[in-house]
Amino acid sequence: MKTTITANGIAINYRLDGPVGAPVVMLSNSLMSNYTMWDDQMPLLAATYRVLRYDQRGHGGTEAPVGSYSIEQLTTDAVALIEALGITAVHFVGLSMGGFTGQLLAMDYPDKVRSLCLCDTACAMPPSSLWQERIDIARRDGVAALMPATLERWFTKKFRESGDPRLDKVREMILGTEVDGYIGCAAAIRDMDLCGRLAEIASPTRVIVGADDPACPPAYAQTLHQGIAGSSLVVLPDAAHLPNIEQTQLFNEALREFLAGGA
Ligand SMILES: O=C(O)CC1=CCC(=O)O1
Repeated sequence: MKTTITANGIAINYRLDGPVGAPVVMLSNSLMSNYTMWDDQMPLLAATYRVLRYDQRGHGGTEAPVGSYSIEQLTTDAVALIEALGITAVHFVGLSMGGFTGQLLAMDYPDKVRSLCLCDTACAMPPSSLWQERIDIARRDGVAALMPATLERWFTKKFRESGDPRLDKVREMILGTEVDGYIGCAAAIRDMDLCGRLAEIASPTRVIVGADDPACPPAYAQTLHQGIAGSSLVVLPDAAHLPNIEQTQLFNEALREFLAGGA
């Protein structure tokens, strides 16, 4: 289903589920995915919350302008979407790139953030040369060339070899990412460093990470946890970069408990 709204100068693809009038939980996707990456969280969340899912700039059904994007742009996209839908403030849940957006949202637009859940993310992802290499590969060979290494970062070997049917959907998501969208977002990640500003985050915050995440490892989550006053940290066993898919029950429980905490 494609529902778009023009905000921040681009068409943003989004979906609303759950009871009208309930507190809004906004879910923000990672690089090379789209809002369906949250499908396993929907039965839990939509029973209690109004859930706003959207595709970040360059991903899924959202427009993919040519050129480098910035983390500021990804953040003002989220702000513009919230405002265009007439929402006052959200419980923001972002995974990886979604977590970068969430951090800057909480820093620059604190009134829009009731709480913040940062999943498998970081305040910076050096070295910038790594992102430039990936950009060059995508430009030359397309996003398919990035798929094998991406799957290795996203899931443990055990899960990759499990034959879980959700892996096919994940492959489709990766292949469905427009090259311009990948390049634009990878440039935003290459150029991002929010580490010096973590103390500005005042929203109630939970940090979640897969114990075996090689992309945003637990050490990065520790940096977030230590830098954000009052935050809590949950490390999920037997999961890599996408624990919301690989360890759905544990991830959902960590999220449910946090959201129910009255944040
Ligand atoms: O795909 C990866 O390797 C890791 C990643 C960085 C930003 C993001 O969203 O995923």
